[in-house]
Amino acid sequence: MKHDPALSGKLIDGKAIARRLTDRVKAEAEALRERTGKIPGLAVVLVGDDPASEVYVKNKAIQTHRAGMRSFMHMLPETTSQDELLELIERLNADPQIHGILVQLPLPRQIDPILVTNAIAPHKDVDGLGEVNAGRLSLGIDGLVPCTPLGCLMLLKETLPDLRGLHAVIIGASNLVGKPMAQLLLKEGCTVSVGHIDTRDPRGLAREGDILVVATGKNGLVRGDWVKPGATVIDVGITRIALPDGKTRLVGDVAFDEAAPVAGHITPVPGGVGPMTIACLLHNTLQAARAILDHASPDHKAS
Ligand SMILES: NC(=O)C1=CN([C@@H]2O[C@H](COP(=O)(O)OP(=O)(O)OC[C@H]3O[C@@H](n4cnc5c(N)ncnc54)[C@H](OP(=O)(O)O)[C@@H]3O)[C@@H](O)[C@H]2O)C=CC1
Ligand SMILES: Nc1nc(=O)c2c([nH]1)NC[C@@H]1CN(c3ccc(C(=O)N[C@@H](CCC(=O)O)C(=O)O)cc3)C=[N+]21
Ligand SMILES: [Mg+2]
Repeated sequence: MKHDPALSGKLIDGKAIARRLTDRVKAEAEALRERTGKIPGLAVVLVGDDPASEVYVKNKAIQTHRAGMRSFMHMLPETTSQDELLELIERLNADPQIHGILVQLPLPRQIDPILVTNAIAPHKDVDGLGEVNAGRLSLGIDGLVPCTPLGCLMLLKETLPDLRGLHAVIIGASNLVGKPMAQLLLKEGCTVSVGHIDTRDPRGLAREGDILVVATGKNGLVRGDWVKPGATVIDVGITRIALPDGKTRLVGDVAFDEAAPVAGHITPVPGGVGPMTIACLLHNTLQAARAILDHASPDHKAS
């Protein structure tokens, strides 16, 4: 169905758009290296084994290398204590080779995700989840913007000539995706609605969206009759499902075969939001490295 020629004009090609962004980041990372002699470094921390996080880790390592950056992986056991994780973050905050730090979510239940994301130095918080960057986003001040919503916004801007005045409906209200997505679309002039688990009529709400962004982690939640005809649909969900032949496949939160004929434009899974998240992470790591290396101020001097 995804390769149906009737749908090909509707598909938003996240993979191609991400490749263009990554190529720009690579060129700028090279220029930074010529100016400063330093290579942007990204530290990624994964505690335990969330399946969506494993997909992210694998693709991130490949793309980080492609963009001419260094990646430092820290894989910790499921039983890691909060104090152990906080100690690691302190070391990464102090390490001059590291310009960006990302802690993969969700974390095991013994660890408070807010405490952990707030422990990352704000100028290294490339996922933009700490209170400083989240606060800046909500106040409309420049800062590090969460990678997935930033990538979704780039896809929307590539697809639609003008976002102003459109009704954007977001299903899912997490700190990682739904809430920062709402802030970004509000800043773009959309009228924004956010649905979540307690929303009484999520289908009725979704059907009002000129833009529909779905980030719930419930595969196939959004059926064809949840989509306003002609709407632009952005599917953030990533679930790995087992097939009868023993292989696995990635699926989103939108029932693609039903939604695609109704939508004006739609992202596939895979090949939609996922590659954009990674490209935006590299973009944010470059921004963070530049802020540290180009205009090092006493509180975040590199070495
Ligand atoms: N492609 C990519 O780059 C990325 C993909 N993901 C994927 O996106 C999905 C969402 O991630 P994340 O935001 O972290 O997940 P969370 O579990 O943190 O949040 C899910 C949100 O969806 C809401 N929700 C859950 N079920 C329903 C429902 N039936 N109807 C309406 N709302 C519902 C929850 O409501 P409530 O708040 O009330 O519980 C919550 O707000 C996951 O599949 C994740 O793997 C995440 C990040 C990046
Ligand atoms: N702090 C934090 N930030 C995140 O952004 C974050 C996280 N934690 N935890 C896990 C989720 C999941 N996530 C993905 C990113 C890219 C792909 C990705 O590359 N997807 C490819 C997969 C291609 C393939 O391998 O088949 C695609 O959709 O085309 C998937 C999933 C980021 N997340
Ligand atoms: Mg939840």
